[in-house]
Amino acid sequence: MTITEKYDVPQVKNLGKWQEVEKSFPPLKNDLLLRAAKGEETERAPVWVMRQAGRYLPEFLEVRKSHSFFECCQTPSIASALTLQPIDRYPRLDASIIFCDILVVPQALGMEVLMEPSKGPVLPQPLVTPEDINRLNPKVNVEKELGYLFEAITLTRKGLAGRVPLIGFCGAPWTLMAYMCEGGGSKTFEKSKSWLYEYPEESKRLLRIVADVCADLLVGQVLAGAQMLQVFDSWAGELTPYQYREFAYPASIHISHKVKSILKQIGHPGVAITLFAKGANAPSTFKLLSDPTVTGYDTLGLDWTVDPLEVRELVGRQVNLQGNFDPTVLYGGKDGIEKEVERLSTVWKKAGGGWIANLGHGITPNVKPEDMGWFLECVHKYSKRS
Ligand SMILES: Cc1c2[nH]c(c1CCC(=O)O)Cc1[nH]c(c(CCC(=O)O)c1C)Cc1[nH]c(c(CCC(=O)O)c1C)Cc1[nH]c(c(C)c1CCC(=O)O)C2
Repeated sequence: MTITEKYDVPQVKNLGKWQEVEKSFPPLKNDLLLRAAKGEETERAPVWVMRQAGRYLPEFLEVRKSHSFFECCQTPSIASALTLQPIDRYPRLDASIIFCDILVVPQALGMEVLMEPSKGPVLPQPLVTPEDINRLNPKVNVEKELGYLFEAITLTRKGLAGRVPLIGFCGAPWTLMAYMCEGGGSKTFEKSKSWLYEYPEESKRLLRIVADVCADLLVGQVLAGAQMLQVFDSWAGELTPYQYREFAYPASIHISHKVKSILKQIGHPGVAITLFAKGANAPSTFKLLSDPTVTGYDTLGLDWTVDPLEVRELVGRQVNLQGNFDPTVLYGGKDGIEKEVERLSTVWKKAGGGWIANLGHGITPNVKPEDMGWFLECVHKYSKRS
């Protein structure tokens, strides 16, 4: 990526000492993920699962009995222990992802976010009109607001002891804006999408404010030890292809450009970044996202509704792909899982290029832990290149 623009470097604690921090970690023993993210056709596909630390694991539920969700995120020792749970249970995982949530960014911007047991996230005071943007913190200090996440990352790198790389993440601006305007999850997205029609310029301003905090947060995560990054745009599929290009895309590439530019400015070698724009499956959108030298995204995460061969044809070979098993395959029983992993692995190998095996969305709460283990086993077996 050619970087021309300069950005303000966030004043995070590790800024002057990230090399020292990096040197304090044990060497990485499994670099399959990092190689696939550089476009290598690896000997087998690295595999990890979105939301791999969470509600389907009895050891997670045990911790949650005595700690609230955000207490888990904000206490580095707990966040780190939860991140390590799936790694300890499944030696077949090739990556870890730090335990946290995308909604810590609205919190850092000054919004209250509650996690309600049966409802999921609730933001009691959503943004209703553009004047409400003035309620947001004008200048977020990510070290002060979200330093707990950086600490959790450093602690986790030690706990991983080089077993697998650690992924840092944030939500994409559009998905975060949707939560901030809806006040929680939504089926219709009528509040957030009406912003795009009624207040297009103010929507862009809001998206930019969110993107700036996301970028600072990702830089802080890398300097604390994150070895790869992912941006989750879970609600990208709610947008028309035009809205994706006009609103979501510029804000998402502001993040990747700012992160890569800042890392370069401070002499850091940089990390690969994945964009998971769920449901943004128009051919024109794939074309828009096909060149990492333009977008700053090295890998695209695919949901389960697309065919990897068709996507590969649209995007060419420059970008790497991640995905895209249907999350409900995990309810398909041992034989069902095996057959589907065998079938789709053949398609992926034919598609060629860098492939990171994953589900097409997060793992769901009722999956039996042993079925997740079997899924990983099958990916190891069938993704092998002969
Ligand atoms: C949209 C979104 C959120 N959070 C996230 C997204 C993007 C990914 C996606 O689309 O699934 C991202 C996320 N949330 C969580 C992680 C941890 C890392 C991982 O294991 O992947 C990650 C990467 C933990 C979590 N985030 C949440 C839980 C469950 C909370 C609990 O214990 O009650 C976990 C483990 C809560 C959460 N957080 C969010 C929702 C809608 C919910 C409620 C639904 C649910 O429970 O899954 C917002």
